[in-house]
Amino acid sequence: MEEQWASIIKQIGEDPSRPGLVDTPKRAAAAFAFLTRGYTQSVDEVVNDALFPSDSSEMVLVQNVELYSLCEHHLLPFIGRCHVAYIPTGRVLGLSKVARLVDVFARRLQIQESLTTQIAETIMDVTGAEGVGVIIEARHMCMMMRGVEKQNSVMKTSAMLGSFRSSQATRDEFLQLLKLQS
Ligand SMILES: Nc1nc2c(ncn2[C@@H]2O[C@H](COP(=O)(O)OP(=O)(O)OP(=O)(O)O)[C@@H](O)[C@H]2O)c(=O)[nH]1
Ligand SMILES: [Zn+2]
Repeated sequence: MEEQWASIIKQIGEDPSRPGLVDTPKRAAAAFAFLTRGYTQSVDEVVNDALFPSDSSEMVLVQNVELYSLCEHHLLPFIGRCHVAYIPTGRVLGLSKVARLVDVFARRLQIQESLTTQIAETIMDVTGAEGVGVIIEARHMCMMMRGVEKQNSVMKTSAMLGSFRSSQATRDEFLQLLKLQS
């Protein structure tokens, strides 16, 4: 990847051998590897068996999980927050693991809709929940720094599975909890 970054730097009309840029291909390669490290992670490793028995069958909401991803069309960041809710059936997931699972999928090349669905399906699989709801609100640099150059639009996407899809009351409870904490 370092060679490719050096070549890109050259192609934009810069001199990759000037002092300020000498180490840039190496840094950029390391940064890009970090931003896409989700490809090297597996769900099982990340969850690390942090599932705990619980007789709670009430909604669990983890709100405002920061999210940094890369849009698969322009390789530019989209940045925002993710809200994850589920209704457990006998076991709950370690709190930090919810945020870690968001990152497993955010740290890949994504469109926001697929990212939202992948997070919801994974939480459902891992917990065996009765239902899962995921909402992502994000700003896309490809719409802000270039292209249409709109600074204030926010994309909101949701994925509702199980009881979050079938029950209006469950969806309403989710939206109500979100309002309480924001
Ligand atoms: N649905 C969706 N679209 C996205 C996402 N990220 C970027 N895009 C859009 O992907 C589209 C790519 O459109 P193209 O016409 O192929 O590319 P482009 O000429 O660079 O488009 P502009 O951004 O309009 O300049 C654009 O409309 C982007 O806004 C995303 O997460 N979800
Ligand atoms: Zn884009």
